[in-house]
Amino acid sequence: MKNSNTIRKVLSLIHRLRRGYISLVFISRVIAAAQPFVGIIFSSKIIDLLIQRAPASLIMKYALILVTSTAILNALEWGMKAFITVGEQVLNEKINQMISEKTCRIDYDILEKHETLDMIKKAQEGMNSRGGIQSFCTNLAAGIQNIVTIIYSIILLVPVFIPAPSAGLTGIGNFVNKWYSVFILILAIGMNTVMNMLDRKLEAKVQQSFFERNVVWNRRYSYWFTMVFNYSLGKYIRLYDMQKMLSAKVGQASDNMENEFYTLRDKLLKISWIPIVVNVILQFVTYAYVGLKAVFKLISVGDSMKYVGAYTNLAQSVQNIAGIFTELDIESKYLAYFYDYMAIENKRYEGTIPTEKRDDNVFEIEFRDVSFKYLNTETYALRHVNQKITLGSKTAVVGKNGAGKTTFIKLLCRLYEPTEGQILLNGVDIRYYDYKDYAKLFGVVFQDFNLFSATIGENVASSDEYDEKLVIECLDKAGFGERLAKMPDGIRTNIYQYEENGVEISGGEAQKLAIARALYKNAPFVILDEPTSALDPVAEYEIYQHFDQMVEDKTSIYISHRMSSCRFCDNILVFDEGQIIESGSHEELMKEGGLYSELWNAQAQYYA
Ligand SMILES: Nc1ncnc2c1ncn2[C@@H]1O[C@H](COP(=O)(O)OP(=O)(O)OP(=O)(O)O)[C@@H](O)[C@H]1O
Repeated sequence: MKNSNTIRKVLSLIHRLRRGYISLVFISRVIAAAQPFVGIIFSSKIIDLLIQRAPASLIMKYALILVTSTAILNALEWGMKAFITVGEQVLNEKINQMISEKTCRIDYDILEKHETLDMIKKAQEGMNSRGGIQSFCTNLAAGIQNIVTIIYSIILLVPVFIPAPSAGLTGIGNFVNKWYSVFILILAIGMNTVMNMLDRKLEAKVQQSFFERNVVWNRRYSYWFTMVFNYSLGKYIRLYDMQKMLSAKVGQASDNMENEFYTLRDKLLKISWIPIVVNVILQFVTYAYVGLKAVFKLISVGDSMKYVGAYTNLAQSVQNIAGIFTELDIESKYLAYFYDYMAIENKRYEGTIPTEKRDDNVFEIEFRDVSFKYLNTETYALRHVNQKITLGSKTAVVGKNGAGKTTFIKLLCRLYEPTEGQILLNGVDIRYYDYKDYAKLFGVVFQDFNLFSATIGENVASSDEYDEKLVIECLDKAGFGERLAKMPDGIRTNIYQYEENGVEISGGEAQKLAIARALYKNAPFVILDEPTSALDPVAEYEIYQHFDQMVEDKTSIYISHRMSSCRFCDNILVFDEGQIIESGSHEELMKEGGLYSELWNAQAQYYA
């Protein structure tokens, strides 16, 4: 993306997100730019009046004007700055929100890739730190201020270029009184500007390559650093003495970041002397030129102060403008990461067909020769899976670890698309159904069921607005009723310590909440991946006893390593190395004497 294009995009984004912000910045900078000139004009006047021994009342009058106008301009600028600072914060937050919303929408398999995680970090860093929107706004403001300063300076400097009546001046005195002597000053400004631009360009290159290399370390550092503050991990950190490993991980990332910083510092040091030297030359030329005019009495002492002030401001602003353009150029590269991230396109079919809203929940799923490979992997996690899941059936999925059970469910829920083959819902490829509509068909509890530190009601309903009666009903069905009765604020009780008065709940209780969440969704398919692994025997028994009642007429699929819990299912699918190698009822599979009976017997011997 071209940088000017990015700058245009950022400006229109700022305008869209915070109307009036750019105008406010503009006005405040015009005021800020005026301030030094008020000082320059009035103090030079006062100096001349002092030299001419003017009446004290006249000097006081100018001093008063100087102080009052400076105070007014200061107050105006200060008031506007407060609005601008808040505006910058709001802009930052809105942009972070855009990044997080995008992250929620992005294809799940794209999100899982570390390249995407790096990109998210780059987008965040690009927007928030070095090239951030704040610094973009600051530069934008500075650009406006410097342009206004240049205009003020030129207006103030015009008289210095008009030759004064010079009776019999020769040599240098005559030269500095000629209009073309101004080229010395223009040349000095030009040289200063060009050298500064070259220097900034070099710096930009160094900074950019530093950013590119550092973002990976930065992401790793953030990951390990936040792990330290995750209190639920705190128990493992203590019991497994992980502190050393964590410190080493944080240390390794921070050492690498530190080394990158040293490299950056050394490279910058090598180039940063250039503008300093050039600036000294510029200062020398200015003072010599204006000083000579004063020596030859072509201007007054007060005026010479005024012109030096105006010229220094002009030179500084021209130099700043060059720097700002280079800076905006660099920043647009960083800001482009945000646009690159926002431009990532989902590859998954969004689909358009609505899923039929059938009161009878007549849905039939068919896996037709489905094979699947995760991104960036060589081996197939599923191979040639052919299976129908019929209406209202209760299906159990069993198999050894890594056999492909969860992958089977993830594909069914369209978190991934099959590498080969098709999954059909009522005879139509599921990709053609509207994605959001399709997702509504499934109430799923995965092994990593992740609850939020929010109220119980919000966790169950997955929303901050919910039907309280239904939430309580689902919690009851999931076996959480007794615990709920002891909660200080019922379903309005926050869980976990990230919220005020958050209540800690056990692993089993959390699992029950996750089951209640799936039930609240009232989806035609209920899928439970290891639904009872954390439940006590009584709770587990109750869940299975009430399973029929719990899932009512829904089609249910659940994965379990507790073989005894499969007995009540109509159909059991046995997965091995990505394939369904056996299927049937408990009795049929036991008779078959295959992997299922092997797994069953292996577990049964502990209870014998
Ligand atoms: N996101 C992923 N990226 C790459 N490979 C994955 C991913 N998730 C799972 N796998 C691999 O796919 C295979 C099947 O995993 P899956 O989670 O489906 O197994 P499972 O039968 O549910 O195992 P378990 O009983 O341990 O939960 C495993 O070899 C696993 O390492």
